Amino acid sequence: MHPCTDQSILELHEIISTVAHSFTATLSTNLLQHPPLIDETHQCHGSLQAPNAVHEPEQESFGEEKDDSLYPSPLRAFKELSAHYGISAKLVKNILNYGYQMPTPVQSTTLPLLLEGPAYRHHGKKWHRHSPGTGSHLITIAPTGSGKTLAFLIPIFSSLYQERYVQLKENPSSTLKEDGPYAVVLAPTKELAYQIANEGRKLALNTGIRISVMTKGMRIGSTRDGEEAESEDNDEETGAGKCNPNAPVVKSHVLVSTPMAMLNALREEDGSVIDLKSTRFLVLDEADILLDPLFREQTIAVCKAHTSPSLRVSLWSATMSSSIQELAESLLTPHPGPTFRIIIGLQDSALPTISHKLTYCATEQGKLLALRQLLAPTAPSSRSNATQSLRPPFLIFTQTIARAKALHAELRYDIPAAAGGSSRIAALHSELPDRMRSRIMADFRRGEIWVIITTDLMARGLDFAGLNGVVNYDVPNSAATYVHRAGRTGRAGREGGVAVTLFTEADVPYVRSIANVIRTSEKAEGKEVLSVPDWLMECLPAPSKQAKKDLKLHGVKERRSGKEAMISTKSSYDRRARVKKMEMRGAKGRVGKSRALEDKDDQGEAAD
Ligand SMILES: Nc1ncnc2c1ncn2[C@@H]1O[C@H](COP(=O)(O)OP(=O)(O)OP(=O)(O)O)[C@@H](O)[C@H]1O
Repeated sequence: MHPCTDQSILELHEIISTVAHSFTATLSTNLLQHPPLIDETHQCHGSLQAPNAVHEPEQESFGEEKDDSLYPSPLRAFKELSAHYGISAKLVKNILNYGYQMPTPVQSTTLPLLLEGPAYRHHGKKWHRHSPGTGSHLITIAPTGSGKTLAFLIPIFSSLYQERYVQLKENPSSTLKEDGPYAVVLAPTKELAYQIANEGRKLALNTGIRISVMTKGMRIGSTRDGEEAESEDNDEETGAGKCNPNAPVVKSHVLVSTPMAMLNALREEDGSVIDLKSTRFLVLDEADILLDPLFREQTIAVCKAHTSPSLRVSLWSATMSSSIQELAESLLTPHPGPTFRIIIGLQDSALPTISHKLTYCATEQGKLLALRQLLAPTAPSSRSNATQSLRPPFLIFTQTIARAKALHAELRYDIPAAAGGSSRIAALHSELPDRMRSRIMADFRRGEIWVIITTDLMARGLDFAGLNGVVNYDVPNSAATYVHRAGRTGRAGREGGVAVTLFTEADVPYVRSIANVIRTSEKAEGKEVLSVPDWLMECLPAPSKQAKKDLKLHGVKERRSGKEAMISTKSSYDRRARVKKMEMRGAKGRVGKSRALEDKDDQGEAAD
């Protein structure tokens, strides 16, 4: 990594203190309720630097008189967007319609850079004035729920809107160029892609800008002729269809996609990947997972397909290891323009504003008992700090799909019929058909489903405003995964969220790194009583490098597959009898489609 210069550190502190000051001076009602978000800024240990520049502070001289600061001033209020950056009143109105008057720290810091660009850039040992708006690339690491989505969407919409304005001035009957997308946003899951597109639609209101989610079978722009794809207005509706040359062409200005869907759309029949010359903005949301081996090949292929010299790339996440940052920088090398790295708050740390609980359960059976206690509506609420029930809605994370299904089968009837029974609890994983995934997400957002049992599919980016808690039924496979899973609660500085991690004897070697991220963030927050006490830290062994790697790749060994990886309090005799009964009911045609799917889960369980 490139060293942080005194200059950049000074500048950063200046920015941070100005931002913090403006926050305390004129807090919006929304942020007033969430002071921790501000504290994170106060305690920002960060760097704002151009990693591509060779910093030699003593020898530096300025190409011009330096009468300005190195970086643009932070944004203090969304209203400034119009006056300082020429953002259209329509767009500012749409932003204000969200109900936020004040930008969050990540928005405050990154928006000026993305909208205006750095005031100066380093070139050949000299600082040169940078023409405003010239492309800079960004690597941003900021806590979960800190408003990164709006931070990357606003510059895209502003630039698009300005381009449209210029075009309309030249030719009043012209429409925006539709020879391919103007912006592409990559996200690791369909659920997150829909969420981003929905946020974008709120910004796009009355602007004529179109934003779509890339789904199976869609093709891009006018690279080939074809029927235009329907623009999607639905929340989490998914299209399904095979990719073929006659498939509908999506002509939206902003495309949101998983790397695989994008790559499929860019692939010609002969296997080659078409160039996207139209794209000016490429955003990698949850960039560290997109560059993880799981998605790396597809993500890099999509990045390489973007060949415009004016392309501006930005990468965003709450966690990013130094090796991923290096990979990100190498990905940016072919694109002209400086790269900035912005870190808000403590890097890779869990939210200190939520309550973190590590609960030792000894065995798998113990975990099930502990979970049932959390679910029990009669137990005292976790909010009163006594043990132990968790107020819905909440998420339960398991290590594998098979375990999510099995846990669902186990808990399905635990919610009393009077409270809605089995309809209140669902399993969501990638084996479900798209439509069912969308339906579960929509029902959860509407409050009809209270508990979702899921895998790490839902660990990243998803924003449920009222989520009260997260249960790690199975320990996460890395500290970063813990940060993201726990970060589904306590969004936008909201307090009262709970993250419970149940662990058994088999998990003991893996709990220390989770305990560390919790303690570090709480210490930085100045908490006197830490969620993980010293005595527990002393009991937790430090895992070897190999054990950590193994855990990250495959999860805890005992839960990967096979009989011992299953979750149940029922004997196999009971389970088989139950499956038989279900089958008989199915034969009588009394079970609907969703019940049939549940039965399939049971069969899987019985087969194991
Ligand atoms: N300026 C603001 N003031 C108050 N709330 C905001 C502001 N900007 C965004 N939010 C809200 O904060 C919540 C979290 O935002 P967002 O989903 O963008 O977080 P994120 O940083 O991308 O989190 P993650 O790392 O988990 O993906 C959302 O509900 C969003 O509407």
